[in-house]
Amino acid sequence: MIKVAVMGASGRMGKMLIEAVQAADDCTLHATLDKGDDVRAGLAGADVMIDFTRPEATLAHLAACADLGVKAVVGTTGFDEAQKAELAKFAERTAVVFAPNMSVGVNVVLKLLDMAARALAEGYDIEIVEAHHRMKVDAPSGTALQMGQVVADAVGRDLKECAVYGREGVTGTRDPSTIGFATVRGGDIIGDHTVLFAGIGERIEVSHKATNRSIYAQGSLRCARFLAGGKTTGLFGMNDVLGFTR
Ligand SMILES: NC(=O)C1=CN([C@@H]2O[C@H](COP(=O)(O)OP(=O)(O)OC[C@H]3O[C@@H](n4cnc5c(N)ncnc54)[C@H](OP(=O)(O)O)[C@@H]3O)[C@@H](O)[C@H]2O)C=CC1
Ligand SMILES: O=C(O)C1=N[C@H](C(=O)O)C[C@H](O)C1
Repeated sequence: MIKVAVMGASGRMGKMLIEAVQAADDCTLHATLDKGDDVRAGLAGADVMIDFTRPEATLAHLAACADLGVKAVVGTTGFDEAQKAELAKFAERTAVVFAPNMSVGVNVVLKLLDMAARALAEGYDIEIVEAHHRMKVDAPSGTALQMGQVVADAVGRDLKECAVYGREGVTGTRDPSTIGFATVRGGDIIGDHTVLFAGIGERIEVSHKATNRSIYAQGSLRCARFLAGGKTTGLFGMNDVLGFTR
């Protein structure tokens, strides 16, 4: 049995994770932790922590995991570059899977995007549109940013230089080397992502629409099984978990 500690237990994902762990034959709920609880006491003795909270909280939880030898699945988004570097340092002391989207479907879409972007590198304008519920606090979504990274790598551009996050006023005509991001927030949208390749005479749209948060919880359990199966240190992504080689 994999002993799982769920952080942010009262959150949207926390609740889904508790249900998923309780329903899994090979996992047991070791602890459920909320803001204000004793993190070290809760994590002591756990095999894997699953964390969908906020970047500052995740880093504090990872510090405890590294000290206690607890492996970690991190789904939290909204990390800045310095925070990502801090997370990577903890992965030198314990095994961590870090992915902005744990859904198998989204990770298949990332592969499709790599293929599409290589074929459509010239003559097609690339725009990424994401929509989420009104309670989401970070933008663009971690998934949209990862899609941008995959596409930028595929077409040989530096995302930091070519990303355009929203447009307003007299913008001038579109620079073909840019990758645009647009964010929609409203209601209870669980998570929609579309990458648009707009050419002359045609446009190609690659989309994923989530209809239930259980996809993220089930993906997280796959990550927990991957870590529990012998990983001790290192930073992993869904490519490693799902066995995608390229
Ligand atoms: N990788 C993936 O597949 C997915 C990633 N996400 C990401 O997961 C994160 C959480 O999403 P969601 O569940 O919707 O958010 P919620 O706001 O519903 O839940 C976040 C939880 O974290 C807790 N929390 C916040 N700050 C702290 C803190 N400083 N210490 C301890 N706990 C804290 C919150 O407690 P309180 O309410 O008391 O503040 C809450 O219980 C987001 O970054 C989101 O983008 C979401 C879905 C899928
Ligand atoms: O906050 C959410 O809800 C989600 N966040 C993740 C992200 O930022 O990409 C994953 C998913 O889209 C749901």
